[in-house]
Amino acid sequence: MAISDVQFFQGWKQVLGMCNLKPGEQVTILTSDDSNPQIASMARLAASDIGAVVSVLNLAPMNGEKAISRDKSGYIGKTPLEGNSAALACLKASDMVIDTIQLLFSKEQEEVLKTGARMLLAVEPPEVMMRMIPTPEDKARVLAAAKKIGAAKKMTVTSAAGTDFSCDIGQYPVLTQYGLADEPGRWDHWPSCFAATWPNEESAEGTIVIDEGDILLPFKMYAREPVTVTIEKGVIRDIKGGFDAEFMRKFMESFNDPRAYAMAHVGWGLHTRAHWTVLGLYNPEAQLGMDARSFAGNFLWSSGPNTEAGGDRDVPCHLDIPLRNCSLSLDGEAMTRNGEVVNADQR
Ligand SMILES: O=c1ccc(O)c[nH]1
Repeated sequence: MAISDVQFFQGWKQVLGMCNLKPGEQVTILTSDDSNPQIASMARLAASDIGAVVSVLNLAPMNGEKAISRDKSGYIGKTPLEGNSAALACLKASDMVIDTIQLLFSKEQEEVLKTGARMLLAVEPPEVMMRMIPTPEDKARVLAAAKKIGAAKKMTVTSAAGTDFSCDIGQYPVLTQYGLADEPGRWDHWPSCFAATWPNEESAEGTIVIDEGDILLPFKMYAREPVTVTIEKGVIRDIKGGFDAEFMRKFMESFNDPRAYAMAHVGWGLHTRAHWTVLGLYNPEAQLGMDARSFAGNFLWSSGPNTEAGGDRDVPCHLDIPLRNCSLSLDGEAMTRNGEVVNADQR
């Protein structure tokens, strides 16, 4: 069901307030033809009501002739900012960018953030955004998890289904997502709530079993039978199973880019108002799947790009694969056990 303009306007006021938006700050709302109009309009009204100086920048859609998926995360990193110096200048001159097109994993996003601009991605359905409206408690849970990741040297993940994965960590920054772009230079995505990092290059090793019911994004599919993924020296070497495994292989092969098989961010979900079931209740194209990426206790692993972590792997193929019932540890200390968050300060 939809959300009324009044509710969503108030939600935006609340979230922009938590993003420390102040009167007089320069805000640019980045839109394209496939932006959600209610997101763009309520964000604009709320930012204006706070007293920000608001611009709307509309860019033509792109990648339509390249991507085989309409999902915004189905072909990433190539954005209408490429070669558009005027638009890039506008975003760089902004104190805050509200992104309704998804610049995530583009080099332009990193360029804009380096100016100190804050950026908030907003592409989920408004009712999903409101159900998972960020709270200070979400932020506290994520920062508690991030502190553990930042202090650790090794991540290990196991499961009864057969996952037996490990990687060294510390080479890349910690990815914190709690839905608020509340500090200069910070990017976030409303709604989300998880902590992650990237494996040290060539350190990810082992087997990840995608069990029945685990989620394959951007396919928006629940696996119907186990998929066994073999990882050696940070790269996916083998994907075995039935239909789901073949679908994964064929999708990744279609990009014809060996970098698609690199391991990307690994971490766990911490959202207490996100649900594993939501993916099955929506038309696949109607959402990005942030419930799936964020539900508390998942092991969210991914493949492909590392530009968000300061790397140069800007491959457009990116899979996010949240698993249930895994046990994730950092230097031997349990963070999740059989899909449940262990530490009280992360619950
Ligand atoms: O919000 C997001 C969305 C996709 C992703 O890979 C990371 N964070």
